[in-house]
Amino acid sequence: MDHFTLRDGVLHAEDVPLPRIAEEVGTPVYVYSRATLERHARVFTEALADIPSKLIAFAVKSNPNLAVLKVLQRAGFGADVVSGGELRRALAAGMPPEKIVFSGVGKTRAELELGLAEGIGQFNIESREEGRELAELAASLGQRARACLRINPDVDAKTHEKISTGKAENKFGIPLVHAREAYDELAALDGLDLRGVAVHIGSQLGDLEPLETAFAKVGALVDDLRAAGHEVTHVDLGGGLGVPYKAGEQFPSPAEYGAMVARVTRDWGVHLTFEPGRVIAGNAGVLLTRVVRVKRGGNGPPFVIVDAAMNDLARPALYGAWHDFDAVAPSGERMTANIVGPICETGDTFAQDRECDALQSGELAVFRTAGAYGATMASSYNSRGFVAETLVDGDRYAVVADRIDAGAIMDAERVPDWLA
Ligand SMILES: Cc1ncc(COP(=O)(O)O)c(C=O)c1O
Ligand SMILES: N[C@@H](CCCC[NH3+])C(=O)O
Repeated sequence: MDHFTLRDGVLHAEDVPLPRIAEEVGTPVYVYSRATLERHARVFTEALADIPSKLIAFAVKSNPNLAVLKVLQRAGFGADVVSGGELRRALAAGMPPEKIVFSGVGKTRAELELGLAEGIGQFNIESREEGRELAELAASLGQRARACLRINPDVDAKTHEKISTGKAENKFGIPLVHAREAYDELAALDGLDLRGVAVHIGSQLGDLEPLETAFAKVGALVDDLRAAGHEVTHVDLGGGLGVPYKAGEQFPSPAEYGAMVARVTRDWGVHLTFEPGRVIAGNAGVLLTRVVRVKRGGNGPPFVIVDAAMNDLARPALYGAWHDFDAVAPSGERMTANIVGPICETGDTFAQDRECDALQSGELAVFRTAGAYGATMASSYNSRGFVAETLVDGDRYAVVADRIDAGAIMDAERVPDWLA
């Protein structure tokens, strides 16, 4: 459920009519709802009420906007970060360092150093090589880095292949068969306080079964490690819970997920970390856009050309992802259309042969479920600049990221003297 609803024939974000934002800020623009973010945070937290010791670390990659992070920080969330930039954002939003988890297969030396300097709560190590490097850096600073070993359980998450992370052929984590050996080696290093294991098998999961299979493998590994004399106090179960992108689609609820986790982990006796992203932010945002013009199709339906493009919302072009597309002031009439952006490639298509609200030049529309992996994946392709972002709170809203136009981006470039 989200707070984007039709009222008096016009789509509102909470109590703000979307035409007001379009008028005042311009389009395309992302619109996030504070109330939705807070409700999702609450529902997810309540779903884990039976987990005695836990940290919910928001996956910053899904929406790194500072204002969004601030809302979640105030809801008690920490942060799961995957780069120095995300780490700085989490700190800037007031996340306490001990609530920050650093994931990622390619953390650089500088990023490991930054994490150590800031005293973050946990590094999720993805290889022996990374573990050795982190241990050496920490030891040279007289520290012991708190860490978990990310394992690759070889489980098919049954999601899009580009966002599946837990199969043997994926680059993530240490293969389960090598986990014991790697753990033995890394746990013995002075610079590491190796406390447990981490797992994350993919994103936009529509089925709890692969998660349960992966968690069961983690549970067996924890038993093995303990039998070998290791003290295992922490397990990080990652994120991945999917959300509906089409009206009417059914997904496992946070409560069902929480019940499964509670059941599977009941006897583990560990502190659990969760890294949800999409389930918190996805349905808390829309991309508001204006129709530039409607163009007659060749041998298919008309092209509804909107002023948003694949550089603003990459998911349809990248994964063939579906985003519901609705008029802001629907007339009740419907049409079948190809919904496209202005960018010079055919991939800049949001939807083909889509039945949608009838739209004309100048009218406003939204792509729904754009709060996660939306603005954060934007580029400036075609020198279109970076899209603006707004956050609604009741009957007020704020611009929480300025539009960066092509000129400002150009200011960061130069022609060297020897070419002038
Ligand atoms: C390590 C890690 N944690 C958490 C997430 C967040 O995933 P989601 O947005 O699907 O909850 C991801 C992305 O898939 C990830 O790679
Ligand atoms: N970018 C992906 C999700 C990737 C998750 C990253 N771990 C999407 O838009 O669906």
